[in-house]
Amino acid sequence: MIGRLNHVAIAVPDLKAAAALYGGTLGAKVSAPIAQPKHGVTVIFVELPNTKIELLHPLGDESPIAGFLARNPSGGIHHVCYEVDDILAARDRLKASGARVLGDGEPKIGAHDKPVLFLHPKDFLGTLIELEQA
Ligand SMILES: CC[C@H](C(=O)O)C(=O)SCCNC(=O)CCNC(=O)[C@H](O)C(C)(C)COP(=O)(O)OP(=O)(O)OC[C@H]1O[C@@H](n2cnc3c(N)ncnc32)[C@H](O)[C@@H]1OP(=O)(O)O
Ligand SMILES: [Co+2]
Repeated sequence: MIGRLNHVAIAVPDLKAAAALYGGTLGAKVSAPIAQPKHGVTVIFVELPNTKIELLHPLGDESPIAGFLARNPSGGIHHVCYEVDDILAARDRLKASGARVLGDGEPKIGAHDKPVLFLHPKDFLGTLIELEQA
């Protein structure tokens, strides 16, 4: 069911400093900051030959990553995103297996203008999983 690794997301306390680290020290191609108010984050994409890194910083008072950063003030890997061919079929199969789909269970449009869903980290080895429709 899961396919390509679409991205690994890192929650960061300082987006500008994180972009300088990836774009300068690590010599990667980084995007400008992109506000994603519907997701409560500002994102910078780091383009790699085989996948992407998403640098995330909270946006607004209701950011879903604020708690994570409070627990991990230096930042940390926040989630991994796998591609699926059919996100609704994947959702239904996962729900039938007892996995918790976060939110109202309906896919939302993510940062790559594709439908995305999130699965509870406690059901997947302490790892927050995002599924993105390929
Ligand atoms: C712009 C879109 C972009 C894209 O398209 O790629 C994005 O990726 S947007 C990314 C931001 N959006 C989300 O993350 C949505 C899904 N996330 C959530 O709904 C919350 O973050 C949630 C429910 C996973 C965690 O919420 P909260 O931090 O408030 O903590 P809880 O007390 O509810 O956590 C319960 C339990 O889970 C542990 N936890 C929390 N976050 C993570 C994590 N990222 N990785 C691993 N574990 C996590 C937390 O420590 C609690 O554990 P416990 O042992 O019970 O203390
Ligand atoms: Co993501």
